[in-house]
Amino acid sequence: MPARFSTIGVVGAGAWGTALANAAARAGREVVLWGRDAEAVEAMARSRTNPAHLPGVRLADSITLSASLAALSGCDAVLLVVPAQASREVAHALAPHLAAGTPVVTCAKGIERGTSLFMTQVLAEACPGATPAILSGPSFAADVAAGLPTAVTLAARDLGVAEGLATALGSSSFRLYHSDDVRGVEIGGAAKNVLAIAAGIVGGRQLGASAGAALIARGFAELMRFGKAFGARTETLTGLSGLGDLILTCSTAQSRNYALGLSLGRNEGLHPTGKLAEGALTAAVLVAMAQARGVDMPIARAVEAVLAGRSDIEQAIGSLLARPQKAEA
Ligand SMILES: NC(=O)C1=CN([C@@H]2O[C@H](COP(=O)(O)OP(=O)(O)OC[C@H]3O[C@@H](n4cnc5c(N)ncnc54)[C@H](O)[C@@H]3O)[C@@H](O)[C@H]2O)C=CC1
Ligand SMILES: O=C(CO)COP(=O)(O)O
Repeated sequence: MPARFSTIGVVGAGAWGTALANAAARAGREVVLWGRDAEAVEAMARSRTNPAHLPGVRLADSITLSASLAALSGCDAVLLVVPAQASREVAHALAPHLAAGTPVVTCAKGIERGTSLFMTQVLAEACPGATPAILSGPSFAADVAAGLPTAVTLAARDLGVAEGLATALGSSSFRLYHSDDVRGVEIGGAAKNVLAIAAGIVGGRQLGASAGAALIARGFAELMRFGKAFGARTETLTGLSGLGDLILTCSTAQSRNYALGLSLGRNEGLHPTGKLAEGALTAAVLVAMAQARGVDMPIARAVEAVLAGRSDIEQAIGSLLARPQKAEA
């Protein structure tokens, strides 16, 4: 039986878009990879590499490159892989090129500033004819591109759509679990990036492995409280896209969010790599949404205060350690 989604569009030729394009090609799909910079796209098509975002990885032969969104018009499903804050603009430009009902899978991890909307809500507004879905979980682009074993969650409101997409994109090395808890999946990815900055600060201050583990556990308690307040299911928050991604991103400087925290913890400043760190862009909106619903998120609040320059690292750590003792749960 032919795959239900045989041609996959990937919108965004950064690290994650390029890795996902290769993963879809590995799964046997025809792939159209779109990038906004025509010159860079042309160079990628010639060299079959993406040296700016994913050096050392060869693009699969079944990937066609284009800088025109019209090239996506024949796609059975599209992965939207641009930063969270650019997703509305790009989804809006994409909308006229898609057949009604085409699944658009957001792969960004964040919450839109200004509107406080989760990524599939942004999609529903900007691309109203599409079927929104989300892909998220513990998966560094470099690992996926190298074919190392990874597992993520793909959620859509219609479980059959999620399952079909997971089947179309998955392979033995890139395993996709399907879900209909869209909200749970998008909350995990957005919140863990903010908490990973705190984990990086703990690392940069050399507070020890015990403190690092405590930070992950107490950060997870915050992620759970926030998720439940916004309608996520517990089993999603404890799964790949919640706890799984929190552990990954809080554990290694390979994470750009952790690396940002590391730099802050070492007093080396806010822009260590010049690379995208979504947590820095999500922190304020996450904290504001938590406050509006009465959800206590002291670690996320401390990160936000440091990023906004209202607190230095010592004050932030001091305020967390000075919190009154309380029951764990
Ligand atoms: N790199 C990774 O390992 C993973 C990244 N993600 C998520 O994927 C999203 C994208 O991240 P990366 O690809 O890593 O970032 P990146 O910085 O490598 O690439 C971002 C791409 O988006 C493009 N872009 C930025 N603004 C744009 C706009 N206004 N219009 C059109 N294109 C625009 C850039 O030109 C670039 O090609 C983020 O939300 C990130 O959290 C999720 C899982 C893994
Ligand atoms: O989301 C990721 C891994 O799952 C990538 O993390 P960073 O954006 O912190 O590099």
